[in-house]
This record gives sequence, C-alpha cells and structure tokens, in this order.
Amino acid sequence: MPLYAKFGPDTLTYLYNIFKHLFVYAALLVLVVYFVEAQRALLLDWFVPLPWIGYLSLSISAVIALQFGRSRLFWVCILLAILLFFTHGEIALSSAFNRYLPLIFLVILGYLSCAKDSGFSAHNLVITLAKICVVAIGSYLVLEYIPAVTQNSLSPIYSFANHIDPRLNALYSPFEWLIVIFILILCFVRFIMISDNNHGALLLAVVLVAMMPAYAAFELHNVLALVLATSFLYAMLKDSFNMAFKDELTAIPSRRALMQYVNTLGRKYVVVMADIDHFKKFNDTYGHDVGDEVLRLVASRLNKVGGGGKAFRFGGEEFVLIFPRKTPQQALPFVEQIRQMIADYPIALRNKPRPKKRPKPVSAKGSAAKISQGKTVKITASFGVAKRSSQFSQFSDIMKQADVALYAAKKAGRNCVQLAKQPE
Ligand SMILES: Nc1nc2c(ncn2[C@@H]2O[C@H](COP(=O)(O)OP(=O)(O)OP(=O)(O)O)[C@@H](O)[C@H]2O)c(=O)[nH]1
Repeated sequence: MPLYAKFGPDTLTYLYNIFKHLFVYAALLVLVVYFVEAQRALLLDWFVPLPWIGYLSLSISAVIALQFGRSRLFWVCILLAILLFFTHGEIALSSAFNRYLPLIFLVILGYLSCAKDSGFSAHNLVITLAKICVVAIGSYLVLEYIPAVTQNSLSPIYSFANHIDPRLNALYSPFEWLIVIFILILCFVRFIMISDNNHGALLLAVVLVAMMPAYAAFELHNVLALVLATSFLYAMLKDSFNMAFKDELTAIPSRRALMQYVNTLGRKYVVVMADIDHFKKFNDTYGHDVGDEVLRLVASRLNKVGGGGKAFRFGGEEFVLIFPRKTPQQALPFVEQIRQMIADYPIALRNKPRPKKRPKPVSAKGSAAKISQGKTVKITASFGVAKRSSQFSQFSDIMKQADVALYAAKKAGRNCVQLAKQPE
C-alpha cells in the first residue's frame, strides 16, 4: 500500500478556492437575473437590432477554446449556437422537440462537465461528437417515453412546485424538473471536486440554459448566450493565466510570476530564500508523494507570511519571499515566525515509512524527519535574507546574496535564519 500522509488543515484553502470561483459566477448570475428581470425592456431594445451578437460571441469563444485546447467549451459554444438557432425559429420543428431542446442540451452539458478535455484530433472530435449524439438521442427517448410511466408517482413534485410558484409547472413537467435538478447537482458536485474556472463556467451554463424556457424572446436568449460566451472567455484566460503564473504542485505563484513581480518593485525590498532541510533524505525515507505533500504544506505556510511578504516557489524545494519597502530588520520577525511555524507543525503519517529498514529517529537538527510516537514527523527549513542596495541592485545579484546567506544558515546547523553580510 502506498505511503499516504494526512496533512493538516488545508481544508480552509480548499474551501476558499471553491468560494472564490463560486463568487465570480454567482455574481455574474445575479447580474444577469437582475438585468433580465428588472431591465427587460431596455435589454430588448438593445438586442433587437443585434440578432447576431450571440452567434458572434459564441464563435469568438469557440475559436479561443480551439486555440487553448478546451474541447469541452468548444463543444458547448457550438451547441449553444445551435440551440440559439432553433429558438430563433429558423427551423420549424414539432413543439415537443422545441420544448425538449434545452433539456437535451442540459443533459449534454452534464455529460461534458463530467468528461475530460479530449483535444482536437480528428479521431477525438468524431468520438466526442458520437458520444454527444448518443447522449442527445438517449435523453430525447427518455423525455418522450418515461414521463407517461412516472406521471402518477411524480404528482407530489407537481403539488410542491405548485405550492412554491404555479409558473414552475408551466416551465417544466415534474419529470423534467427531476432531470434539471439532477444535472444541476451533478455539475455542482463536479465543480466542488475540481473547482476551477472551467467548471464554474459550465455550472453557470447549466443554470442559464435551465432558465432559458422562462424567457420566450429570442433577444433574451441572445443575452444569455452573450453572457455565457463572455464567461467562457474569462474562464479560459483565467485558467491559462493560473497555469502560467501559479506553481502547479503548491498553487502559490511560480518562478515566472516572481520574475514579473520583481519588475514592479521599487528601490527598497528584501529577498528571502527558503530551503527545506534534508529534503532528499525525507523523499528517500517517505517517498516522493509525501515529499510533494510536504512541499504543499510548506508553501501554504510561507503563503501566510505577514509584513507584506509575498511567497513564490522558485523551483524544487526552494522558495522565495519578497518584502517590498522593508529593511531586513523589519522583515526578520516575520521570517522567524514562519520558520517556527514550519518547525512546530506535526505531520501525521498514516502508514509505515517506505523502506523495510526503519529510519533512525535522529535529532531535529540532524535530520529532515523527526519521528515522534511513530506516527508524526516534523520538518524544518533554513532561510537566507538579503536586501537591495546600491551595490547589489540587480535582482540576480540580490538572489545570489540571499543564496550565500542560505548556505550560511545550512552551515550553522539548519532550521535558522541568516542575514547576508551586506554594507549598510
Ligand atoms: N517530492 C519532491 N521532491 C522534490 C521536488 N523537487 C525537488 N525535489 C527533491 O528535493 C531534493 C533536494 O535535495 P538537496 O538539494 O540535496 O538538498 P537537501 O536534501 O534538502 O539538503 P539540504 O538542503 O542541504 O538541507 C532532491 O531529492 C529532489 O529530488 C518535488 O517537486 N517533489
């Protein structure tokens, strides 16, 4: 069984991530509902002369999705454009089919939110298209034949909806409501599991498409399509930005972000290099997976540094803290606080260490991992602090100074902070 480490309370970071994403899309939803409900006349005025705006925004979004390799959002844009086309009344279809369209689209959205981005190779495009067709035909058959069978047993849903607002029953039948609610829950759970912008945008798409039958006017469907295309664009750009500037493992800003950030710094700042002690030994003893968890843990502690400090993962087990407009003496207490926080944090291990030979329980200063009660380990980190000065004004030079100080900290026995010897 692989070694697995159960690390401390990063549930808060996880919840924060969910709420951060949820907030953006919920705010967008509230804005749309407000405008559609309270400013409907104004919206109709604006959008009557622009019947093509929905198609245009969806096309732009689809092209960007193609460029960014987001095949699911690409398909959603194409399908939304088709849905818009049908609701425009360009093609006369039986009213039952027209009624089922948003529902079929909702089921496809549910499927796409659970599927992976499969790319744009001809083979994958054909496979995805085939799957979408199967889902569409399957949901059409279910919508056509199942309601008659379940009609009597679903009457409580009818009464309940009637109790809340009689208009709800005009919107969807009880069976259709079940489908809508199921897809909403499915996409919400998916969003909770992978709370990124892509899944946030897909969740918003499900809510807005479910609302579509409430608004008969094509212009309002156009507004919803425009909002969705914009939210897809935002999701793709934001996720790509995060990929480029956030470290994938630790989710704190990456080295690239650091290099961009230093350009914004003034003439006074402090650079701190942090390095986990004996990390190679830790990896060898407990395995790479636990090593990764430790990196996440240390990053999350560094990310909480006070004094206006900003944390970056520089690479491997090395991190950098930047304190703008601070002297080393001003930054020192905050670095010391973080060092202590890391050293004090017990990491609970679920299983026995990987090697058959038990690692020797050694002193805190002599080992990366101090085994206490056979179940918890502690790690430490060393820190080197340097400042920008007239002599060392280039960032690379200040980094070198911080590195020298870090080396001194390692030599001094690790788990400590050392200042670079720089002229005042
Ligand atoms: N798990 C994990 N290990 C990494 C990662 N990046 C680098 N490492 C490991 O970090 C270790 C760095 O080891 P060293 O540079 O020898 O330093 P150290 O063992 O920490 O020793 P001191 O710095 O002298 O205290 C190597 O074993 C790398 O494999 C990573 O992303 N995940």
